[in-house]
Amino acid sequence: MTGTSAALTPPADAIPPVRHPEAPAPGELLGAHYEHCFGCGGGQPHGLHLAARAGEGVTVTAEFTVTPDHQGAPGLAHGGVLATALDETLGSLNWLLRVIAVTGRLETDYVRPVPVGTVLHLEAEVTAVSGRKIYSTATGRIGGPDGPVAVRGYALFIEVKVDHFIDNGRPEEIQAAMSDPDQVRRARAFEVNP
Ligand SMILES: CCCCCCCCCCCCCC(=O)SCCNC(=O)CCNC(=O)[C@H](O)C(C)(C)COP(=O)(O)OP(=O)(O)OC[C@H]1O[C@@H](n2cnc3c(N)ncnc32)[C@H](O)[C@@H]1OP(=O)(O)O
Repeated sequence: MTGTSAALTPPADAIPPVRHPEAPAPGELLGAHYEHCFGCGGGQPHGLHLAARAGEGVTVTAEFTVTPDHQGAPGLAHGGVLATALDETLGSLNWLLRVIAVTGRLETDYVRPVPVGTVLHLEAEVTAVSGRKIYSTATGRIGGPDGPVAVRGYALFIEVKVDHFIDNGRPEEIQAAMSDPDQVRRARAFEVNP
C-alpha cells in the first residue's frame, strides 16, 4: 500500500520549482550543512553521515550506510533512522532553491527491510512550490542506485526566516554557529544565501 494525504498534494495553483542560478552544479557534493547535524554532520559519531549530491533541476541523490548504531530490530535499520535519511535528503533540496525551510510534514512508506551494512541510495526532487510551501518526494533503494525501493518519503517543507532558528534554538549552539568565521559554513548552518 502506498499514498499520501491531502496535505501533501500541491494545490492547483502550485508552480514548478526554480533552481537558484548559484545552486551547486549537477554532480557536486553538497557537504554537511551543519557539523552537528545528526543527518549529515561529521561531528556526530553515531549520526547518518549522509552525503548528498546535486542533480539536474531541483533534484539530489544521496547515500547513507546503515551501521550497527542505526538498528531497531536485530540487524535491521530502525524505521525512525530511515525517516531521518529521507528527511535529510529532502531537506538538502532546499539548498538548490536557496530557501530556508523546515519539515512541516513527512510521510513514509516502508517497503522492504534494510539490513545493517546496506548502502541506502536515495534520490529526491521538489515537485511543486506554493507560496511558502515546498512539496517534495524521495525514494531509497538497496543493492545499488537501480535496486529495489526500500523506502519512500513525501514531504511538505515550510519556508521560514533565519529567526526561526535564532529564536528557538538553544543559545549555546546558535551563538557558536553564528560566530563561525567561515562565511559559507555559517550561511549553510542556517541554509542562508551567502
Ligand atoms: C543551528 C542549526 C540550524 C539548522 C538549519 C538548517 C535547516 C535545514 C535542516 C534540514 C534537516 C532536515 C529538516 C528538519 O529536520 S527541520 C526540523 C523539523 N521541523 C520542525 O522543527 C518544524 C516545527 N514546526 C514549526 O516550526 C512550524 O509549525 C512551521 C514553521 C512549520 C509552520 O509554522 P508557521 O507559523 O511559520 O506557518 P503556518 O502554521 O501559518 O503554516 C504555513 C502554511 O503551511 C501549512 N502547514 C504548516 N504545517 C503543516 C503540516 N504539518 N501539514 C500540512 N500543512 C502544514 C499551513 O496550513 C499553512 O498553509 P496555508 O494556510 O498558507 O495554505
